[in-house]
Amino acid sequence: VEEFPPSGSNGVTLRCRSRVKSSCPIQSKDYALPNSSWSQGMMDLYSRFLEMCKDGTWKRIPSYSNSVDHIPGKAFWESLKLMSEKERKDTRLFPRNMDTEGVGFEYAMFLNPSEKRMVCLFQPGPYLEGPSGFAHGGSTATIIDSTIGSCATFVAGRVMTANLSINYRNPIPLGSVVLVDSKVDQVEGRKVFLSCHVRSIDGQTLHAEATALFIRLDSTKSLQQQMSCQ
Ligand SMILES: CCCCCCCCCC(=O)SCCNC(=O)CCNC(=O)[C@H](O)C(C)(C)COP(=O)(O)OP(=O)(O)OC[C@H]1O[C@@H](n2cnc3c(N)ncnc32)[C@H](O)[C@@H]1OP(=O)(O)O
Repeated sequence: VEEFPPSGSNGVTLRCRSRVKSSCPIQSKDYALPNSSWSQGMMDLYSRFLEMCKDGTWKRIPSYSNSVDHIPGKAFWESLKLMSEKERKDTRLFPRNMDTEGVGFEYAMFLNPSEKRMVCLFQPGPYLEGPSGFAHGGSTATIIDSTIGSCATFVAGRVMTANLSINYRNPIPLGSVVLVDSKVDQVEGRKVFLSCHVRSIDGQTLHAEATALFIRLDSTKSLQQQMSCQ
């Protein structure tokens, strides 16, 4: 199954992170692969999407624990000294900050480039509880922001969320599996407008719907430079 970006591209090949300088390339862990905490429903859905990847319509998106590892052409940015120390340091991507499998955000994303669409299979674990037995609204916002943000990133490049509006329609049971389905509706200059629906696997329950505005960052400046200008 083809991956996007392809394995071994700059987006996924890392240099060793250690105090001892080394240039040996290492592959960072891909968290969007099945683990023992995934329910049968999650596995079935994942297999279904993998099938749809076979003709190239959909692409499986790897997922790492640090946002820098996702930046396409990371080596290019580094070579121009446009990637700051702050961006390089050992931070963790918020939805990938729990080491124990199954307790937090379990998810895998698939991109349909021609439809400018990103779908995320999401299984919220027990540490995401809000109302008893159900996912916290902030965790739902997080997975929506991540899915929409990834969609905007793959379509438009480096972006930041400027606005995210969510209507919560039905609570999401912890341990269930939902589909977070997002797409780019419009691009106007630096503005990327997206929409998203969160539904149960059978499509019968609408859990949430959202709209978002992302702003494309000036590609000639690093994120750090842009933020320090404000
Ligand atoms: C593959 C892995 C990817 C991982 C995905 C993870 C996704 C996670 C995404 C996030 O959570 S990002 C973190 C949350 N977001 C922020 O912290 C953003 C904080 N805000 C900012 O940094 C700046 O406001 C921002 C970069 C969004 C825009 O600042 P700029 O100085 O670049 O743009 P500017 O203010 O000049 O606005 C550009 C245009 O957008 C418009 N605009 C900006 N913010 C807006 C807003 N909030 N609502 C409506 N319009 C807005 C603005 O009016 C203007 O329109 P016009 O060109 O027509 O004049």
